Amino acid sequence: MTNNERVIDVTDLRRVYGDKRGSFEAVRGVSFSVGRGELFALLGTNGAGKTSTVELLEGLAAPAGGRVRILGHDPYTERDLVRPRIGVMLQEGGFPSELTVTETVRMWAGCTSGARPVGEALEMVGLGGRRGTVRVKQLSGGEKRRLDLALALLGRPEVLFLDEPTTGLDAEGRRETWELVRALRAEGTTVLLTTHYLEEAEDLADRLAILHEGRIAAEGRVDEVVAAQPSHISFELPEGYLLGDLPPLAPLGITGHETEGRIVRLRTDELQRAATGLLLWARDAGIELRRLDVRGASLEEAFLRIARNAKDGTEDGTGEARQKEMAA
Ligand SMILES: Nc1ncnc2c1ncn2[C@@H]1O[C@H](COP(=O)(O)OP(=O)(O)OP(=O)(O)O)[C@@H](O)[C@H]1O
Repeated sequence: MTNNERVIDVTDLRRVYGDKRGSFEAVRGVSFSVGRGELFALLGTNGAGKTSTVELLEGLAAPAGGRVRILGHDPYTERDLVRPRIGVMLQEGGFPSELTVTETVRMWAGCTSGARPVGEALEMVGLGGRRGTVRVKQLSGGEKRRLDLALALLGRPEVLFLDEPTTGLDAEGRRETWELVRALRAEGTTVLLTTHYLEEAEDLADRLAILHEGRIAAEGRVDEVVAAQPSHISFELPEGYLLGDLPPLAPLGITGHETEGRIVRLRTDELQRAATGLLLWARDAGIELRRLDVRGASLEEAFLRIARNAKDGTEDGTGEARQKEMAA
């Protein structure tokens, strides 16, 4: 990616929250780039630092360290240059609830140069039917998310920041938002998306990063991140058989195993080879492998492994580490 193509460019970004009682580093050296027209998803467990990172990219706060460039500019110190070219959908919009939907969009359009017509923005997000006298406070949670999105799209942004855009939407609303995001990207809009829905990232993202405790724990195209994870085979050990009666595991490409009662779980990076070897062994021995489950690696697996590491406290920056840090 050349400098010109890097619409979002983040290097060693840090964010520290602090008060009299102490300080906490929520973003701990995050680096990534997003090219023009790309959709980059930022995933992570609760409190991983997604919103803290995105707010720095939007220029809402100054980083404690590192560098952000949006369209070649510093979004905090060069806010005037960046703001008109980006669209921001925050987790909570917080517009006056007494205004009607149309008044809200009109008010926003008044502060936006080259704004789309109010009707067009509302139609884009499926709120065309809520024009007129409907007040913001009468909207459902999902409709309010759509209104947030309409406001983010008003200025025809080159870069769109979507912070959990489909939270609170029903399945149909989610699909409609995905369609819209896909269409915007097809027009060349660069999108940075944070989400808790893995299928959303899997479906939409060109590339993604999984944040954990303020650091990037995995990054790449969806297939790359998934390919780095093992696949699993599990089954019930047949009556009268012991684990040692299975064929040698290593030659089948099986890299690890564990048992829970009579259930055996095998880990492999070569699913086809391992499954074929195991099934041939069972056929030749005349055994039926009950409760057989063959599961390829998935984004969910990648995510859960990272979250599990957090629970085990196998990496620094765990909750305990945070408490110590705050108390220091
Ligand atoms: N204003 C603040 N003051 C102190 N700590 C904060 C503040 N805002 C966020 N944090 C802490 O920073 C860490 C990262 O929070 P952040 O909201 O960025 O995470 P997130 O990944 O967006 O979480 P979620 O998925 O729950 O929205 C958390 O431990 C959070 O408690």
